[in-house]
Amino acid sequence: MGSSGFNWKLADHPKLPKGKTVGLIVLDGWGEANPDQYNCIHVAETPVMDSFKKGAPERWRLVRAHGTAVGLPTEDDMGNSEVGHNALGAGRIFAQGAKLVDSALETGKLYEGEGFKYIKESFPTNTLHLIGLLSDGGVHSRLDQLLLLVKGASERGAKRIRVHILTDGRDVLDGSSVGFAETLENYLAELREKGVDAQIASGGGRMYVTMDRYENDWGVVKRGWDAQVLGEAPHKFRNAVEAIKTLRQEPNTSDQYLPPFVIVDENGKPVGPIVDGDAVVTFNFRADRMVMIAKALEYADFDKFDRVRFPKIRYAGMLQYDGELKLPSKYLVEPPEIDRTSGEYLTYNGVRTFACSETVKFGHVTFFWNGNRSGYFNPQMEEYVEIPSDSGITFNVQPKMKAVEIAEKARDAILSKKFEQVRVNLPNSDMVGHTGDIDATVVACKAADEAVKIIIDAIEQVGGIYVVTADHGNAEDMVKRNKKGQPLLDKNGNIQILTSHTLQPVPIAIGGPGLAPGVQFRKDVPNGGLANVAATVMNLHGFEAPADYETTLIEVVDN
Ligand SMILES: O=C(O)[C@@H](CO)OP(=O)(O)O
Ligand SMILES: [Mn+2]
Ligand SMILES: [Mn+2]
Repeated sequence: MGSSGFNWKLADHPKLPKGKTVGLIVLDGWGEANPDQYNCIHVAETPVMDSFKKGAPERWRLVRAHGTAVGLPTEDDMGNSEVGHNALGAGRIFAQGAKLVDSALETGKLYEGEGFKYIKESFPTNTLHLIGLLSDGGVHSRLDQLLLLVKGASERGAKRIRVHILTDGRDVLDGSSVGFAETLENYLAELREKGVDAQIASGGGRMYVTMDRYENDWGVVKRGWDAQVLGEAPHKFRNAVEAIKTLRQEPNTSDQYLPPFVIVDENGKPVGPIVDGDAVVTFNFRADRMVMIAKALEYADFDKFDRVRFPKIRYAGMLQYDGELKLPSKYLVEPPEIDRTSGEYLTYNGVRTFACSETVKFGHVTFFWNGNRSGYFNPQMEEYVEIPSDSGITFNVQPKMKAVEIAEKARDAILSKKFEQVRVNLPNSDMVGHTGDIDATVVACKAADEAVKIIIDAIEQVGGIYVVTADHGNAEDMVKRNKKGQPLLDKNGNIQILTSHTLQPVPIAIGGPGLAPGVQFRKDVPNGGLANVAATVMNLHGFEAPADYETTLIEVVDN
């Protein structure tokens, strides 16, 4: 029994034994697509993943990893790590941030909540600042939501609005930030005509400014702080569109990596530093890349970098980003309540768990897996290991990343026999896929495949079971295509590189000497998605899943 009196006990699976070591591998950004030269997984040598597919058709299948299968608003929404790992860990489909914000804006509920009332108190005397990712990618934020929020706030008394933009190029095509900035700029110009003093105040590329995650590099957040709060940056411009166009011409830059800039007035003074009494909203709905800036904006006690000035502001997140830390304390939209995750159940049922990735994906197999909750459920039953990621580089420079190190940690955990579940995320295909560097992504896919081998060899040795899957697609398609699937060319006749995730399904393979002979994928769950994996894994640990979990993908047939 849990402290609330809720019964965490899972029923025994009628046929499957307990106590097997289950190696659970998530390949980040590894989807299934037609084989051609832009499918880096196809081009790469991936004998291990290939052998699953060819070797045992009843133990390999595809699952859905995008759109409504993972709680996103539409089938046009590509998958992402947050919703993917949430679904994998929680075993149910929750309406996710993107969808919750849509409906809170549509119904107007957003403006009736505590969070909005809190920031609104600043409107009569002070500035409202909005900080977030400027694109229509729908992974972290959406431009249409930002525009609606700006409109709603101005209709409710915000007289001075400053937007601090982060350019994307990772969930959308590189170069598209110019168009998004123009759309925003035009909208703010309309507001100015109506007497609202609304402007873009600062900017920078998401991977270089503000949107770091899992404390990989506080310097990223500091660069944002300096521009957004202090109004200081190496580059100063009179408007954001000009800033982006100019800075994109510098060598080695891109929307993702644009250096920070501030917008200044005719006297060279920054138009929107954040000062005492102002209201601040971080308008991304997705959690991981907002936690660090939320800490900087909210915590009085803070030693990650010198903030120089810590203004007394009214701060709210679009959502609450961390349910355990209750961070930020004020927010505009209730986050999905992802409760009773498989990780929590399994700790109550005696399954000891080891989870590991490198920094850039560490929270994926811990925080996201556990329903956007940091920390352990039960430190006696769990061990989470983070391998430090390289920082300050783009991952096409080191496409092997820490795959071997992660796999070796997993191997050691498996061989130690101290854990029944050993869970990892292998980041390569995703992180390198996002750079748009096709050759490096091929190397990345091979490295991930080699890491899988290390882990399944260890599973082999202890008589365990493996489950290999992915959270969404990325490296299997590196080019933007037309409706017929043909690569699209830009005006210079070059292919348009796709740095983003995809709408593709992902593979799931099960096997290993510990897998009971009659276990196979059911044929009656043709639309299975990532949320079906948790029940499947619970079965492999010898338990029935809770009744409200999405159904298991496996059955046990008598041979
Ligand atoms: O890097 C990220 O933040 C996203 C893409 O925006 O990728 P992933 O969902 O795989 O973490
Ligand atoms: Mn991912
Ligand atoms: Mn990604």
